[in-house]
Amino acid sequence: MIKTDLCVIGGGSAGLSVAAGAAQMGADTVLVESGKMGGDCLNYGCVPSKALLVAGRAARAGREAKDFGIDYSDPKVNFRTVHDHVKDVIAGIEPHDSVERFEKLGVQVVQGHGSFLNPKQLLVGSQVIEARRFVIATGSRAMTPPIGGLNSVPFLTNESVFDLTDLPQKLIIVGGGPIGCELGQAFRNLGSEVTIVEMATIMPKDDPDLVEIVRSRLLADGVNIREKTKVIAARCSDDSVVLEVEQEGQKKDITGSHLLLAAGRIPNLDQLNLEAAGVAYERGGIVVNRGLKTSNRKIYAAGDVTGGYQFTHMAAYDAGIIVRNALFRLPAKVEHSAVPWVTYTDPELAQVGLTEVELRNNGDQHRVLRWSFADNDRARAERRTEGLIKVMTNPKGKILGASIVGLHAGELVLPWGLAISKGLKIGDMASVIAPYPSLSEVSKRVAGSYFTETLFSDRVKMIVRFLAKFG
Ligand SMILES: Cc1cc2nc3c(=O)[nH]c(=O)nc-3n(C[C@H](O)[C@H](O)[C@H](O)COP(=O)(O)OP(=O)(O)OC[C@H]3O[C@@H](n4cnc5c(N)ncnc54)[C@H](O)[C@@H]3O)c2cc1C
Ligand SMILES: NC(=O)c1ccc[n+]([C@@H]2O[C@H](COP(=O)([O-])OP(=O)(O)OC[C@H]3O[C@@H](n4cnc5c(N)ncnc54)[C@H](O)[C@@H]3O)[C@@H](O)[C@H]2O)c1
Repeated sequence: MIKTDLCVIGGGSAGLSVAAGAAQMGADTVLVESGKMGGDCLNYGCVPSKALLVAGRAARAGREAKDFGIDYSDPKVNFRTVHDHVKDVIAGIEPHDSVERFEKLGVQVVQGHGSFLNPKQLLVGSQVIEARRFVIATGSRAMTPPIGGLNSVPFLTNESVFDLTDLPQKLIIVGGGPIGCELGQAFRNLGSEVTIVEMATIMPKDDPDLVEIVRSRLLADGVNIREKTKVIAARCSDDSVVLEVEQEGQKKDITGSHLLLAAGRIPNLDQLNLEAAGVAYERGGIVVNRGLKTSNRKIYAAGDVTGGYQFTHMAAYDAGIIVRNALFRLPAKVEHSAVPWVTYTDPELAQVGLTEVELRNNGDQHRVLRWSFADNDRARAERRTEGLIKVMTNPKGKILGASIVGLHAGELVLPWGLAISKGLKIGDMASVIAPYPSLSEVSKRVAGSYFTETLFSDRVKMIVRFLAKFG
């Protein structure tokens, strides 16, 4: 039997952050991981998907260079090398999440699947771990949508798609969320024929005006997007996968060489035996309070398994809250007013705080400021004028949310998160000196637009003329 202060179940973004923090602060810590250290983000998520997107962008940059007067002719894609590049990027980060590193930090790593015996004990293989506190950080996996015939059809998920060594010729993606759009664009840029089938509209959690700009780009890239399309059934035909879909009452077949499921996530709760631990859960995940405590107050849950914001940075944020609560008994609580997320399509789409739609639906009084990338000199020099920043304030100018689509939108969103979390007003952003010519100027200019009407009003003109009379 292993006895410990803290036992963390799951070595992904959330679990590793808790374990590293706790061990370095002196807590006796055990980490249980059934698969690969690093979890989804490193092995099957953020890292490989971004590496693939970069490869896709390189292929496209070659094709687009002629706009700048440079002819690289037609770039050739060697997909085996693209695969190796993706795996190499993972391998470069792997040591940071490795058993060796965690053991050096003082964490005892136990490899195997954890299952609760009772509220204080976890069984891993034949080993029993007794802990004063547990953290469940077992993550999520791709949901298999209820589509007739799907079980008899070979399909890819985020766990297998990065193992492909040959470029899929005709890729059908079910789901137009961030995974579907990012991977759809990456494969398209690398030369696949791509069809995204989405039952609602693509990227439904984001501002529709901004999504429209991403949609236009995907369509221009040649991605087939079928929105408001229901998948009725799936079947195999020769070497192909056939999806029977229904769009606006019309049935039709979509044929592809490969099928990728990106239709949302389900929490990894299997065989955890949560009932024995007294931990309540729902379909979406483990139920937690704002201190990330479960219904068993000595057991916390963090990251994707709680079904909240399913992002690596939020898993790490959860970890910080748990370390403060579990180690220092501080009443730390999650605060979600300035949660950022970025979809790394090209152009990127970034969000922090409230969207315009949320404010409208809440009935909150607000102002929306807009600035187009077409009015930014750097965007012009880059020939990347498709882009828009929208900033939402309350009637007194307090910043409530920012939505940005455009080149490097993901890098532009950070100051807006800071502004929201610190309760800053739009004047604070307007008075910042932004370097010229930078894309950051869109932030300053959109903030400045809040004052345009008052600043250039007849009343101000009158005052200026009046003061001029005094010499
Ligand atoms: C394709 C894709 C792209 C993504 N891109 C981004 C991105 O760009 N930015 C971003 O912020 N987020 C991104 N995400 C989301 C991000 O990967 C997740 O939010 C993050 O990995 C969640 O971390 P986690 O620790 O909660 O879970 P995970 O990383 O899934 O880790 C959970 C770990 O628990 C282990 N485990 C499960 N059950 C048990 C058990 N019973 N016993 C022991 N171990 C167990 C699993 O093996 C796994 O290693 C992406 C996800 C996908 C799928
Ligand atoms: N850049 C990033 O930060 C990033 C990238 C990828 C994933 N992620 C995280 O991973 C999570 C999961 O991503 P995701 O794209 O799988 O999920 P998602 O839940 O965000 O999107 C899934 C999409 O699939 C659609 N869908 C569901 N069932 C369908 C069906 N039967 N037919 C057609 N469409 C269907 C939904 O309407 C939805 O638009 C994200 O919510 C996000 O938290 C983040």
